[in-house]
Amino acid sequence: MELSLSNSSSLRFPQNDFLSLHNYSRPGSFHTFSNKKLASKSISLWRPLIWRQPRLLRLKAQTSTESNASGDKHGDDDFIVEDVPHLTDFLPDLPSYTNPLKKSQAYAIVKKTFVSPEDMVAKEIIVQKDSPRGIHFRRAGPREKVFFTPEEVRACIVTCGGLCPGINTVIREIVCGLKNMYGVDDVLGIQGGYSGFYSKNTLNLTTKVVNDIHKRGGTFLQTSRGGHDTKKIVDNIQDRGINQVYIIGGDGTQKGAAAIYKEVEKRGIKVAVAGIPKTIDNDIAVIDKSFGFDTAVEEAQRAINAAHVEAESVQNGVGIVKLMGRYSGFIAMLATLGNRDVGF
Ligand SMILES: Nc1ncnc2c1ncn2[C@@H]1O[C@H](COP(=O)(O)OP(=O)(O)O)[C@@H](O)[C@H]1O
Ligand SMILES: O=P(O)(O)OC[C@H]1O[C@](O)(COP(=O)(O)O)[C@@H](O)[C@@H]1O
Repeated sequence: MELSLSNSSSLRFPQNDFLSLHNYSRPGSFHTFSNKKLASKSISLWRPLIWRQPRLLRLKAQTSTESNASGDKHGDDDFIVEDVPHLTDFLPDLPSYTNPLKKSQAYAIVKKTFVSPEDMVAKEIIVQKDSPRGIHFRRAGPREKVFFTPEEVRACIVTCGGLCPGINTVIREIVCGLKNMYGVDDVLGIQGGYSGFYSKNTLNLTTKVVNDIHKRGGTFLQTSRGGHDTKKIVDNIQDRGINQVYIIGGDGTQKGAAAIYKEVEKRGIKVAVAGIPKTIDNDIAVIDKSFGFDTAVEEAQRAINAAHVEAESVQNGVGIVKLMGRYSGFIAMLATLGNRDVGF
């Protein structure tokens, strides 16, 4: 079985690995887009998740005889992987190390701790027997091998764009995960979004500093829109000796993260860039639910309830509630459907 990259280099996957690709199901998706504007927005939103040109891996069955024997009409059809970039794409000789999780007591008893690099998640879960194999994404999760030693890591976290419930929880989990599970000591907080990279000050993020932040709303690191200057940001990353950048934000933020990654690749420096999708509006097409969305729906229902009480208390009363969401109607749709007090 051969996996060939669209740029004509090739990878070989053993047959069993190919079979295992199909054993991972993707959770159901309820995204529907009712107008063209939204549909085009949805595309621009999930692209950044696979920033850089997606490497399209095309999988072909080894021989047509094999596929015919299995009765699979699409035996020769493409198995497409929309891949994420990796440091080893431009630094192929990077040494790798055993994941520190292997030594963690909490993980030692878990049998399947690590995600295989060959694990894929299918874009479509509803298919027909004769459907082409279609698009797949690489599965996220801890790998057996990592490319940094704990001592060499200098990480930073930045939050950009609009607010969303749960951002502080994500910040806390990155800090605690890096420190307690991966043994990393040096984690910085960049304050006020991308423009915080130009400021002199950073926060030293310890587990003590982030201990209670998940109980607060907003972002502990503060956020902003605008102010993205790729070269200046990467200069700053280099000057500070940062080699892991965790970027929490929406579609605009992820475009910025993609630009940072491209600049890092151009400079050939060992800096990992991780984008964490944040949107209160739930308008990222390839994931089922973004963090913070449920809270937004619950809060929206409180506003609807209050308007309903007012409207019912007078003759011919009408309550109007305007909900957030810009081009995306998911908050309005779920709050309305869940509540049943809304006329539509
Ligand atoms: N195409 C882009 N290239 C680089 N940076 C961008 C791009 N679009 C937005 N950004 C930056 O991302 C940050 C957040 O973007 P914004 O669209 O306001 O919010 P969100 O990420 O929540 O959608 C801003 O600092 C902005 O400058
Ligand atoms: O105040 P603004 O800039 O119009 O932004 C409001 C929009 O920002 C959001 O809160 C979140 O948007 P982003 O996550 O894309 O930044 C939307 O729900 C809302 O419609």
